[in-house]
Amino acid sequence: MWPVDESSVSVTSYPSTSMMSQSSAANQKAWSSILHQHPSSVPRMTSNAQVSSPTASSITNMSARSSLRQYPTSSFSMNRSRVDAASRVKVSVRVRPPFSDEIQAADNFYLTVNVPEAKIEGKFGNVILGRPNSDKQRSFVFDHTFSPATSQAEIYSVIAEPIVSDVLRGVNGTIFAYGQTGTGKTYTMGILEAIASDDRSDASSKQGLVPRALTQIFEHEPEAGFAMEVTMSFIQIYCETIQDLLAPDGDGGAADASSVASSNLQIREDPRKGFYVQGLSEYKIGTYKEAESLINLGLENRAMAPTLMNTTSSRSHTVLTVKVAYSGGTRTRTGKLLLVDLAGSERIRRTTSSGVRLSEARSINASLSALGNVITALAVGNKHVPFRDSKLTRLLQDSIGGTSSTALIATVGPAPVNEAESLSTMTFAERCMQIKSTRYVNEVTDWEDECAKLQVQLAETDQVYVQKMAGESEKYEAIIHKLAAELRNTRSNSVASDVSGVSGLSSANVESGVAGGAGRRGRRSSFDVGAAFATNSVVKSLVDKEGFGTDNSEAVLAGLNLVYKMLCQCADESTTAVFKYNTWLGLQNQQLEDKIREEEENEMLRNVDKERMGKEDILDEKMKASLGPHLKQLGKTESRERVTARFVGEGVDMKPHFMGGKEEVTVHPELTEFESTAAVIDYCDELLMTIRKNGEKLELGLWEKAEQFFAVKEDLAEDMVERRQREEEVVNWSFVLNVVKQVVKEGGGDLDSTPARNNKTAGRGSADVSGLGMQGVGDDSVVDTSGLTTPRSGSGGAGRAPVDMSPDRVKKLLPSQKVANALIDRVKKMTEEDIAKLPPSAQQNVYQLREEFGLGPVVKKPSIAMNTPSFRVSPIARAQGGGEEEESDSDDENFSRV
Ligand SMILES: Nc1ncnc2c1ncn2[C@@H]1O[C@H](COP(=O)(O)OP(=O)(O)OP(=O)(O)O)[C@@H](O)[C@H]1O
Repeated sequence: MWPVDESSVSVTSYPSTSMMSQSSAANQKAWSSILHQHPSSVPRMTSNAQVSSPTASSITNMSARSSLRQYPTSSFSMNRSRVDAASRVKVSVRVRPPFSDEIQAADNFYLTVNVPEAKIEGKFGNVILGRPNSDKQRSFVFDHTFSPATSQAEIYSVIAEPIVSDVLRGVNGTIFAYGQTGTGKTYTMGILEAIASDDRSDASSKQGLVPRALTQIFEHEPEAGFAMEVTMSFIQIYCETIQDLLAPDGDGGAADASSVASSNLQIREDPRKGFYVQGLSEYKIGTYKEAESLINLGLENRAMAPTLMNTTSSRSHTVLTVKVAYSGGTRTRTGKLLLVDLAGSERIRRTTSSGVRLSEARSINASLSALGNVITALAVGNKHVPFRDSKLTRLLQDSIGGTSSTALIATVGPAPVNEAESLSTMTFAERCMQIKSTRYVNEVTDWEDECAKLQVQLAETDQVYVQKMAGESEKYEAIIHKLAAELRNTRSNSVASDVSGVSGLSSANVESGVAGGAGRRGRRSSFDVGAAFATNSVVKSLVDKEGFGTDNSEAVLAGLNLVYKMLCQCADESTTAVFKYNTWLGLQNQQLEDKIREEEENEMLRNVDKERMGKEDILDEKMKASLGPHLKQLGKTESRERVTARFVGEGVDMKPHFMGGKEEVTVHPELTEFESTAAVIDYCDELLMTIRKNGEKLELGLWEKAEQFFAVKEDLAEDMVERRQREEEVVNWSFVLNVVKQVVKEGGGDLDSTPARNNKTAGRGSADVSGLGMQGVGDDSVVDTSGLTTPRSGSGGAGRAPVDMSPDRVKKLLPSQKVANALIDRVKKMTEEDIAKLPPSAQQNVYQLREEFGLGPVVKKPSIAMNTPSFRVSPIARAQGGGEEEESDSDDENFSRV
C-alpha cells in the first residue's frame, strides 16, 4: 500500500537548471569562502568516511587521526553499554497549516488531530482521519501529534532535543521526515532554504530541526577531561545514486550541477566498520557558523525541482550526518546524528512529471517502497529485512531502530485532496510504531593508548614504591648503622690499647666473625663475641688478669677461641654462657647484659604468667562464687609482659567487701595494670600483711587469692634459684682456664712459667685454677683439655687433699652436656698412641672414662685434630708445675711426648 501509481504518471518538461540553485562559479566562491575563513578547522577529513557503520563512525578522534584507516584495528575495541531496556521508534504526525488555496476547502477538512494534554512520554496523540460522521473514519495513535499551530520550537523540544541529547552522550540518533510532497518535511527539518544564524533560539523562529540541533550540539559543554569534536557529512540519494553534497570542486563530488548528476559514490561494507560510503567527505567543524556554511553549501548542491505538488520539491533523499565524538584519555565516545529528509512520496499521476521528473518520481517511490518493506519486516519481526533493496535502506540500516534512538515525523497536508496520501503516510507511520530499538552508548577504547597509559601509571606506581622502599631501606640502613655503631662501641670498649709485643693475632683469630650463640629461643645475638677475641686488648686483659706472659698471647687467643667455640656448641645455654665468658674476659657490655637479662626476665614472666593464669582461672570461679556480683573479673593477663590484676567491682562500693576494721586497705577499685608479675606479688604481699596486721576477717576469696599469689611468688623464687644454679653449671670457668692453659702449652708456651704468672700466683698460693680440684701452680698436677687432671705422686701442695678425678667427679664438673660431649668425643678419638703419651695416671683416667662413657676399644690410628684452622689442638695434656720433668716438658720437642 504504497503511494506508487505509475499508471497515473503524466509527463512534464524538464525544469530549468536555475531550479538547481547552483552554479559552478557560485560553488567555487562558497568553497573559497569557507576554506578561507576556516582553513584548519574545516578540514576535509577523508575520502573514505563512514556513514552507516556505527563502529567506524565512533572512531572519530580527528585531532589524532586524519584517517581511520591509519590505525590498526586490533588496538581499538568497541564497547557498547545499553542505555535502557528495549525501546521503539518514536513516531509523530505533523499537520501542515493549510495554504491559502486550501483554506477554501476548510469545511471539508478530513483530519481531526487530538493533541495530548502534555508532552509526556506515553501520552499518545490521536489523529482521526475522515470527515466527521463518515463511516470511513480511521483513528491513528502516535507518540505525538502536532496540529498546524505547532511551532518549530515545540517540534524540536519534543522530538529532536531528546535524541540530540542522546547523541551528545554517545548514542546514535536518527530523525526521519516522511510524508507526501509539499507537506512540510524539509520545512520541519529546517533546510528548505539556506540556514540563517539569526534567532535560532527564538521559540517563534521558523528555524527547523537542523539548525536547532547544531545549536544544541555546539552549546553543549563536554564533561571535564573530555574534548568534543564535531564532524559532518551531507549526502543526497538522487535516482539511486549517492552524491556528496560537500565534495569540493573537481574532487569527484557535487561541486556543480553536472557533477551532482554524475557523482555516484558507492556503499561499501566492511566486516568491522559495517556500511560506509566510499569517498565521502567528512568535515571537522568547530563552530555553529562553520556548520551553517557547509550545510548551506550542501543545500545549494541539492537536487530540487518544482512539481505540481510543490514548487520547491526536493527530488532526493538528503542525509545530514553529524558525529559528535568525545575523547578523554584512551576512550572515545561517539554519537551520530542522522537527519533524514526523505523525498516526497507522491502519486506520480498528481505530479504530472515526465522525463527526468518521471524518473525521479519512480526512483523516489521505489526507494520509499523499499523503505516501507524494511519497516514492515522490522515491525513484524521478520528474520530477513530487505535492507539491500535500495541505497536508502542500505544506508539507514543501522539507523532505523536497531541501536539508535529513532524518531519519525510523518507530515500530512490538511486539505481533503491529501486524504489518500495522508492515509498512506499514517499507515506507514503506524507501522513504524512497532519497530523496536535498543539504545547503546558507543565507546571505543584505544588499547594501545590504554596500555601506554597503564604503563605510565605502572611506572608511576613503581616510582612511588621505589621511593617508599628507598625510605624503608634508609630506615633499615639507619638501624643497621646504629647496630653497627653499637658493635663498634662494644669492641672499642674492649680495645683499650694494643698490647706491645703481641703480633700475628689476626692469623690466630680463627673464629673471628663468629656470631654470638643462639638465644634461648633460637635467636642469634647481634653481639659478635667471637670477633671480640681478635682484639689485642682481650689478650692483654687476660694476660694482665691471669698473669700470663705476653709471649703467650697468641696461644692464649687460640685457647680462648677454642673455648668460645665449645660454648657456642651449647645451643641452650650459649647466650648465658657466652655472656659469662665474655664477662670473665673483661668484656662486660651493658647492652648485652641488659638484653640477656631482659630475655631472661621475659622468659621467666611468661612462664609465671602462664602458670598464674591457669591458677587464676580456678580462682575466678571461686572468687565469683564468694564475692558474687561485686567481682566481675579477676586477674586476667592482658599481655605477656604486663600483668593485670582486675579487682573489678561495682566501682568504689567494692571497698567494704575487702576491707573493714580500723585501717583501711586500698584495693584498686578498677582495672589496675602492674608493671610485672613481681609487682602483683608485691601488691598481694602487702595486702596480706596489712590484712594480717589488722587481724580482720578477710573474705575467703580474697584470702585464697592472696595465698595463691604468695604461692606463685614462692614458685618463682624457687625457679630463679634453680635457674641461677643451672647457669652456674653452664660454664665451669676453671675448666675453661685449664683449656686455655693447655692450648698455650701445646703452642709451646708455659703460662705458669712466666714471671708475671709466678708473681701473681705466688700471692695466691695454691689456688685451684683447674677447677677440677687440683692444686694450683706449683703443685704436681696434670691438666689436660679433657679435664682429666690428676695430682702427681710425690708432688703437690703440702697438706692439700688429693684431687678427686673419678668419672663422677669429672662428669659433675663438666660445664654442660654439650661441652661434655665435646670432651667425650675428644677422649673417644684418642688413639693408643695418644694415650700412651699421657702420664700413667692420666692414662688410667682416660681408660676409666672410656669405660664409663661406653666409648669402646681404643682406636689405633693417629688422633684427629680439632677443627681449628690456624691452631692445632692436641688432646694431650701435659703436667705443669715444678720439677725437672716439667722443665723438659715445656719445650716443643716434649710437647707431644708425655
Ligand atoms: N508547518 C508549516 N508551517 C508553515 N509553512 C509550512 C509548514 N510546513 C510546510 N510549509 C510550507 O509548505 C511548503 C512545502 O513544504 P516543504 O517543501 O517542506 O514540503 P516537503 O514535504 O519537503 O515537500 P517535498 O517532498 O516536495 O520536498 C513550503 O513552502 C513550506 O514553507
